Amino acid sequence: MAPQPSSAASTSVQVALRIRPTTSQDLTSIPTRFQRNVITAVSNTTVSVDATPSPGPGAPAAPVSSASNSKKQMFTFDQVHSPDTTQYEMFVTTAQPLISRFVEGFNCTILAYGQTSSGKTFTMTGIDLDADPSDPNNGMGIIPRAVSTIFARCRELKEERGSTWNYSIRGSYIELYNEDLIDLLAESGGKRDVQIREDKQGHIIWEGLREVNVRSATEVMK
Ligand SMILES: Nc1ncnc2c1ncn2[C@@H]1O[C@H](COP(=O)(O)OP(=O)(O)OP(=O)(O)O)[C@@H](O)[C@H]1O
Repeated sequence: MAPQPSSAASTSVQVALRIRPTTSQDLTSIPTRFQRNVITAVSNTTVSVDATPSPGPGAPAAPVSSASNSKKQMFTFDQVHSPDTTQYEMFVTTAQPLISRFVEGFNCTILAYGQTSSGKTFTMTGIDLDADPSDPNNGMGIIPRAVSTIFARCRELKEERGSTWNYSIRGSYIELYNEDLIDLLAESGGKRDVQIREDKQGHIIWEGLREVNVRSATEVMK
């Protein structure tokens, strides 16, 4: 899919909507009378949502297409990705453009948001985690592809700039569970609670968070 035209160039927050395909789990866990697609990508920035209520238990099935009852609403996003969008396309259109800015020192955040089972973990982490992150045909998600691209980009910069430029990469891994922040890389027996605060210049400080030096994408994903 080609990069999307959007307001991206002028705003710092962009929203990309991905519509998850129906899974075999949906077909067995959702009662047949509630199984229907309510959301359709009508362009690469717009979705249509069918807000017509499902029939209640025991109600006769609604006519397949009762236009008079249908309440369609349209919503617009910076990007809309239909159910056949691949993992690679998601990476190329969302995270990849941020990476050159990130390695130049800008702060970048990628956040997955959605109800349970909507595909956050699949999109961010994905499957085939031992595969080649540059292969567009596997199921690797945004995180392994982004980590590998960051290392590749830093290596390229180092070759271009030679001894005048150096880099080091550190990683942290934190879980927000209820109201608590937990350091998932804390040494065993070490302090796991993390406090978040802001200094006078407005920088966010994660107090007590362990940062680990990493030298390769494989090391990060371990
Ligand atoms: N784009 C997709 N293509 C194929 N299968 C998908 C896709 N997105 C999600 N799935 C499948 O749908 C199911 C739910 O996805 P996932 O676990 O990623 O949801 P989640 O938003 O992380 O849920 P939770 O908030 O409950 O952890 C999984 O079986 C996942 O493999």
